Amino acid sequence: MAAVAPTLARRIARPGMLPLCSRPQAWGRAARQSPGLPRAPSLLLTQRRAFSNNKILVELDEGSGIATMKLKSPPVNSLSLDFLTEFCISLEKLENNRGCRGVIFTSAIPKIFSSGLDITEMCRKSTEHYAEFWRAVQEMWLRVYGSNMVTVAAINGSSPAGGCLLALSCDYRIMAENPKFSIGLNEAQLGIVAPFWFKDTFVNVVGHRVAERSLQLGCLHSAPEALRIGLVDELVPEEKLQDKAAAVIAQWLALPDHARQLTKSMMRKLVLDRLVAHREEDIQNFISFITKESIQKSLHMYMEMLKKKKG
Ligand SMILES: CCC/C=C/C(=O)SCCNC(=O)CCNC(=O)[C@H](O)C(C)(C)COP(=O)([O-])OP(=O)([O-])OC[C@H]1O[C@@H](n2cnc3c(N)ncnc32)[C@H](O)[C@@H]1OP(=O)([O-])[O-]
Repeated sequence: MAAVAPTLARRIARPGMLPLCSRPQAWGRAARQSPGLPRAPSLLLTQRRAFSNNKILVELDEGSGIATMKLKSPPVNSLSLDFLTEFCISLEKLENNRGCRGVIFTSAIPKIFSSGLDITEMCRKSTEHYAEFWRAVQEMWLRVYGSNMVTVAAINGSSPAGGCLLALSCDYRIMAENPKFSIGLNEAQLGIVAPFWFKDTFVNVVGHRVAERSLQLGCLHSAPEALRIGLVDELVPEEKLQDKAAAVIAQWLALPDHARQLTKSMMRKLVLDRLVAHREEDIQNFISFITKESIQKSLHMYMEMLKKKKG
C-alpha cells in the first residue's frame, strides 16, 4: 500500500489530469446487486475480509455487504494529506467491489472520531503543497458525499471541523451518548472560514438558520445538543454503537438499490456539481486565503493554545 499511496496523491494533485472524482459517483453507475433478502448482519454466517494501510483499517462482511472503515491515525485522526490519500484509496477499493453495499465510518482511537483537517498541513507550506492538500480534502468529500453505497458515521468521539464534515457527508449519523464528546464546524473559532461546500453539506442536514448560527459562532455541540439540532440522527450507548450502525445500514439496504441511489443522487447533485464545476477555483481560493499572514498567525496561535491546554 505504501507504494501505491504517493501515486494516488500525485493523481489527485496534478492539475492537468482528470481528477479521480471528476464526476460524483452516485449517478451514471449501475445499481449494486442486492445479495438477497436483507437480514440483520449478526444472523449471517459470513466471511469477513480485512485490509489495512497505515491509517485505515477496513473490514468487509461479505454476507451482508457491509464494510467498516476504522480511522486509526494517532493521536487524534487528523486529516493529513497521507491520511486523506489512504482514505480515498480504501474507499475506492470498496466502491469497486460490487459485493460491498454499505460502509460504516468509525474511529479506532478512543474518545476521538477525527480532529478535522491536520492544521500542520495548513501552516507555512508551499502553494504546491496547499494545492495538493486541498485537492485531497475535496476528493474525500466528493467520494463520500457522492458515494453509491449506504454510508453511516458511527461517531465514537469528538469530531470538530473536517471530522464533522466527514460525518455530515454520510447518509446517517449515530453518536455515542457521551456529553463530553462534541461535534461541529468550529472553523470560525480558529479564525478561518468553512468553504461553501462544507456550508452546503451542513445546511442540507440541519437547515439554514441552525447552520448559519452554528457556523458564525464556530459552535462545537455536545452529543445531546447535536441530537437536538439534527446534526446527528440518534445517540446510543457507546458499546452499542457498531451494532446499531450495522442494523441501520441493513434497514437502508432493504430497499432496491437503484431507487435509493437515484434518490440520493437527486438530493445531492446540486451541491456536488457546484464543487465539481469550480474545483480549481476553490483550490486557488484556499491558497489565497491560507497564505494570508493574518490567517497563518491565527492558526499558529490556535496550535499554541492546544499545546498549552495539554501542558
Ligand atoms: C479552510 C479550512 C477548513 C478547515 C477545516 C478543519 O478541519 S480545521 C481543524 C479544526 N480542528 C480542531 O479545531 C480540533 C483541534 N483539536 C482539539 O480540539 C483536540 O485536540 C481534540 C478534542 C481533537 C482532542 O483532544 P485531546 O485532549 O485528546 O488531544 P490534544 O488536544 O492534547 O491533542 C493531541 C495532539 O494532537 C494535536 N492536534 C489536535 N488536533 C489537531 C489537528 N486538527 N491538526 C493537527 N494536530 C492536531 C495537538 O496539537 C497535540 O499535539 P502534541 O502537543 O501532542 O504535539
